[in-house]
Amino acid sequence: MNEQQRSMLLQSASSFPPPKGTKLSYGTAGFRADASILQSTVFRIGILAALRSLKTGGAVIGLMITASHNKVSDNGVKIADPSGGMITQDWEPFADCIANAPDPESLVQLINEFAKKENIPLDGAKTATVLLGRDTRPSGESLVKAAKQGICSVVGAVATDMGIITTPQLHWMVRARNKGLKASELDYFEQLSSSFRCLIDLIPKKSGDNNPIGKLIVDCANGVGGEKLQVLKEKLNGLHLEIRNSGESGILNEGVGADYVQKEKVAPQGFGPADVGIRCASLDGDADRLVYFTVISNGNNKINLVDGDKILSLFALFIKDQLSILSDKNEYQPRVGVVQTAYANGASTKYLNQLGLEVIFTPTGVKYLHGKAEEYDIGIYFEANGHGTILFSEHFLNWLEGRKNEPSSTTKEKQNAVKRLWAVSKLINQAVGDALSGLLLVEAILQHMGWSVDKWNELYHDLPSRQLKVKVADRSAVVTTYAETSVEKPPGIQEAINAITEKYPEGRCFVRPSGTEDVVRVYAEAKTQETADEVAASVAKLVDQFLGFTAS
Ligand SMILES: CC(=O)N[C@H]1[C@@H](OP(=O)(O)O)O[C@H](CO)[C@@H](O)[C@@H]1O
Ligand SMILES: [Mg+2]
Repeated sequence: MNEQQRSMLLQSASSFPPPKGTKLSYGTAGFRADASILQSTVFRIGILAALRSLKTGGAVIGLMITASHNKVSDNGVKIADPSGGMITQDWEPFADCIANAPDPESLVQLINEFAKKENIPLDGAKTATVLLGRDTRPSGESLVKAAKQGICSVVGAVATDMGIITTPQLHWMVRARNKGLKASELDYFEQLSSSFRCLIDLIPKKSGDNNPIGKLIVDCANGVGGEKLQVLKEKLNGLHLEIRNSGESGILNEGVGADYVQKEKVAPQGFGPADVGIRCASLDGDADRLVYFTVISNGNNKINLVDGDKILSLFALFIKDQLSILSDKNEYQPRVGVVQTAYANGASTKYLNQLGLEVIFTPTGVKYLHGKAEEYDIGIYFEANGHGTILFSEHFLNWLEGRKNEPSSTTKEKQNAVKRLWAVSKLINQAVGDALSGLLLVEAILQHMGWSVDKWNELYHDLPSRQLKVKVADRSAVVTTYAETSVEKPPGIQEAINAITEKYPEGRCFVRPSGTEDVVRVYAEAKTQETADEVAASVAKLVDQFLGFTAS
């Protein structure tokens, strides 16, 4: 590190002292905490983003300021790698170290050591580019400033502020920029709307109604998704859409949004008896999660939830159908992989297996699911909470392109299947799960099938489930294994969980420390809602006994 670089870092770091008495760590999806203590972390992650760009030969890196579905007073920061995916996990320990460095000198020392180890040129001869985005949180503006100061204290680094955008839009832009593709926000909307239109135009014509499934009402969590969906709506006339909770009056994520709807299984604010039977959807605060639901009549705000597992099942079914139209005995058979976590409802896994699909499990967090899905020609991944996408390999897309240009001897049906798969690969975000592109794909498939939301929901029946959170003294005391389905530490707790679960027909239960909140999560499934609730409550009590503040 030359002297100019060193003094720039020392000087800017002195304006960002780390919060006292708090240890921050790069969790399931970046750093998250009360926004008031994040200035220093975001500044330092700005530096990291610039270093990452230098390391990757000047590729564009993304830095997103968001705390997704968490409360409005929280905020967070995460990094997108050149591919548009989450930053490589190898760099997470460095992120933890610099976030917690006690003073400018130790920060600069850590950076210097890391740069040496990673061969990162810190002589100012190379350029680095970081794209910045933020959600609608009021704290976002000043945190973006902190990020910019971090980025700009690396010689040769440039920050480009994309303003208020969804998390998936930022990831999409990073990927597109690095592939030399059109990468503006307008390009994003154009790509989504044109590929959606393409899928609609390819629906086999039946007589009568061209949109048999009626309107969709979308709860936008009072977040960034509202404004963006409005732009899409104006570009699409084939979609009857009503947008609610777009943030004019309500509070971000408060009683609204995909996380609330999925976890509480109730209708979000602004929805009520007048909406009974209508197809509804919910986005989360930064629009990377999507769930559907219908309001139950006389149900006291209860809903029929159509969660990420069911979106996954719908996508898998559609892809499988299109592939089977194309399949020739002796020809290349693309490998399709379906990736879930332990939170996937057991009934969904059973259904996907019955479809003959290969189902793989990973730990919670998109960084794990995405990585697994990339191993397939077509990798479909979803968390039950509605975060997911479909990844298409270069190899598969090349094959598809070849088929697109095949002589007209193939049947019209086959040509259309090729065009549909091609359109899906353009519509669905290849960088990360994206509620807006996911919503358009769900809508296109439902119209294609001529299915109502109820028909879709009938694909299989969810096993009753319950999720609880337990506050404990130190959640890092819980260490899990086997894709988080079994607890290794503290000893004895897994046996006790098994003893409870075994008593209940179709009982399944696991606990794991959250990577985004200071809690241990408990998930339970059983044959009836009452028994699922019972298992969850008993195991939550157990967690408290082993690890709670009262535990000895
Ligand atoms: C049970 C659950 O919904 N967990 C969520 C939540 O992670 P936790 O580590 O469970 O806090 O936030 C993650 C980031 O959004 C998301 O990937 C994950 O699925
Ligand atoms: Mg989110």
